[in-house]
Amino acid sequence: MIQIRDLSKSFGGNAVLRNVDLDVPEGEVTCIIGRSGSGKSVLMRHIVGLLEPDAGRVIVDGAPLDELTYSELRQVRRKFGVLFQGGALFDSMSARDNVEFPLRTFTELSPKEIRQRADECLELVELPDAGPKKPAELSGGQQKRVALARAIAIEPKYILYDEPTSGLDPETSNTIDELIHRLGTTMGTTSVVVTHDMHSVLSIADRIAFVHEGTIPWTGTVDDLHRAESETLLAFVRANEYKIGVPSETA
Ligand SMILES: Nc1ncnc2c1ncn2[C@@H]1O[C@H](COP(=O)(O)OP(=O)(O)OP(=O)(O)O)[C@@H](O)[C@H]1O
Repeated sequence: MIQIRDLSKSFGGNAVLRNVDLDVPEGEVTCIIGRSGSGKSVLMRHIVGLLEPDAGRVIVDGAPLDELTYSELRQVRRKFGVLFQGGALFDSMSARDNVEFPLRTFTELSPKEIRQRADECLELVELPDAGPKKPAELSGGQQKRVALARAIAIEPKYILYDEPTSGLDPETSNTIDELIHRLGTTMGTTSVVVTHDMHSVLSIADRIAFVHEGTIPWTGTVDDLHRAESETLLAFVRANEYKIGVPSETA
């Protein structure tokens, strides 16, 4: 379980996160929603220890990140797969080499086992033939799926996704959503998904955290969202073209 406690972060006098508390339960999909610039990505980077808070802490499976030695922090980081915005694949490497990279870096697997695992992951994201291709030869949606294959290669306990469906057509977005959901049910993966995409939220979220001006004024389930009264939350949801009260297609 990931626990965020009273976390604050400023950049040059700009208070981006203020006294944030959040629990991410195991085996669930937690969606972090909120307007552009509200602090979602900064929050996500704290979860994986890429940013240090000014105050407060992140606790992963009982381990407060701020109290860990460098090698302990490395151990905790191995529990995470991260899918950054844009995929961030290595352009000069083939899709398979991209997926093999974390396996070579973080595991003791033999070259044969590494290749097998990379092929398994590419199959899981429904790109069994993409292995030899360079990222430039793949579409944006395919690149995201290769990045997802890379993120899941070492079977992380937690996967963090930053805008996994942004810039994708609805069909490809649905494929990504299905994959995120399937990883939870088949591998018990805990997912944290930063997104603006309310359609995606409605199909995959077990829990939603609404970030507003660096705070989290609302958390709840999709059902709770239908009953929510927070004006700032409703304004965000309406702006994202989902009408509360309309039964969701995915319910
Ligand atoms: N390294 C940094 N240095 C200075 N300011 C930063 C840094 N990282 C983020 N910020 C600022 O923090 C604020 C929140 O950024 P963040 O990327 O978390 O927003 P977001 O909610 O993820 O937005 P979006 O939905 O557009 O991705 C922004 O004002 C941003 O400029």
